[in-house]
Amino acid sequence: MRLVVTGRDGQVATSLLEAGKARDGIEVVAVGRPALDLTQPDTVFQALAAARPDIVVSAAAYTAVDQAEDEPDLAFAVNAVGAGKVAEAAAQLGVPVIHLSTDYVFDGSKDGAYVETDATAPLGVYGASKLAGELAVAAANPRHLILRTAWVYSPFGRNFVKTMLRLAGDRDEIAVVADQWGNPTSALDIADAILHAAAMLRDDEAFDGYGIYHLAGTGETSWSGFARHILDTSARYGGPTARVRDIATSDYPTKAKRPANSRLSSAKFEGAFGWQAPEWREASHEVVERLTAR
Ligand SMILES: NC(=O)C1=CN([C@@H]2O[C@H](COP(=O)(O)OP(=O)(O)OC[C@H]3O[C@@H](n4cnc5c(N)ncnc54)[C@H](OP(=O)(O)O)[C@@H]3O)[C@@H](O)[C@H]2O)C=CC1
Ligand SMILES: Cc1cn([C@H]2C[C@H](O)[C@@H](COP(=O)(O)OP(=O)(O)O[C@H]3O[C@@H](C)C(=O)[C@@H](O)[C@H]3O)O2)c(=O)[nH]c1=O
Ligand SMILES: [Mg+2]
Repeated sequence: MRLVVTGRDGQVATSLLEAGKARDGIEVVAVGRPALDLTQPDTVFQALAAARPDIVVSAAAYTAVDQAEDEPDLAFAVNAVGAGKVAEAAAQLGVPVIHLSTDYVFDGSKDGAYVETDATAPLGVYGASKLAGELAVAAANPRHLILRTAWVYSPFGRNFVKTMLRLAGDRDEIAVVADQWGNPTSALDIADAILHAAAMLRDDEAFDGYGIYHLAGTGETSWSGFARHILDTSARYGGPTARVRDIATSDYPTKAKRPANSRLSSAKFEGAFGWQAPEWREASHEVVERLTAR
């Protein structure tokens, strides 16, 4: 089975490439710019057709949350129109699409963890563009899995874990918001879950579970709780460390508003696919260990 993933250097794409190498019977190929450019819809079908997918994984996206507030047209071109084109190309090629979306489609006003049927209400341009992408994907290809994930980190690309390790390299103390809650999710685990789901789509001819799923790390924390765990773990491996000071969202002004609670319930995914993400502390421990290994 051949998975073709969009966005060659992204966290999820790189993690899928790594996971694919370790699995017999699964080949992962990544296509990115300039061959596949989501702002150039004509390149999308060509690049995907040339890569001969059995399943398309749509992981390329405009992910700069604050910058998106200044570039709404680009964010929508990539995350909405571009994502729709990817799903449409998969449909034309007769294959399913697994599309990644985000917890930032919610406004964070719910008390508990969000389920798939909860009302969406993005607070910013990034979340709104990703929500428009979900609708475009669903409209273009009935054989879609839309996986909403959250707070993604990995040894690759840009993410909160790498930011904390970098800041700890030149500060004794880092102030981090303590009033935004969510589920840190390792891209290594997202890759594992995608390969697991892809194998089910391949093996189960009668699969009828297409639709939206939440897929995030097990357990919850705040950004400051996450930061503290990252830097404690780093210290254990002799990596950079710093004290973490709890602050309020109002003490850390950003262009984009972020949800105070974007916890996702992954129960639907667990039930349908029999796969559960590891606890966030263990999962991030592994990534911090890889990043601090010398
Ligand atoms: N990161 C996170 O915390 C979360 C991410 N998600 C979603 O998961 C998915 C994967 O995220 P992640 O791996 O972290 O993303 P990254 O930001 O690590 O990577 C995004 C990739 O998209 C590519 N890309 C951007 N614009 C274009 C374009 N116009 N044409 C082609 N490729 C483009 C980038 O290419 P280049 O390298 O050339 O810039 C990059 O390879 C995304 O859909 C994201 O919205 C959901 C929840 C949380
Ligand atoms: C760097 C830093 C951030 N923060 C805060 C800002 C913000 O509220 C929170 C996280 O900051 P970041 O900018 O790293 O994260 P952010 O870009 O908001 O991350 C989001 O990315 C997109 C792509 C998603 O889909 C989301 O699931 C989520 O992972 O931490 C601090 O309080 N102190 C700091 O030193
Ligand atoms: Mg292999």
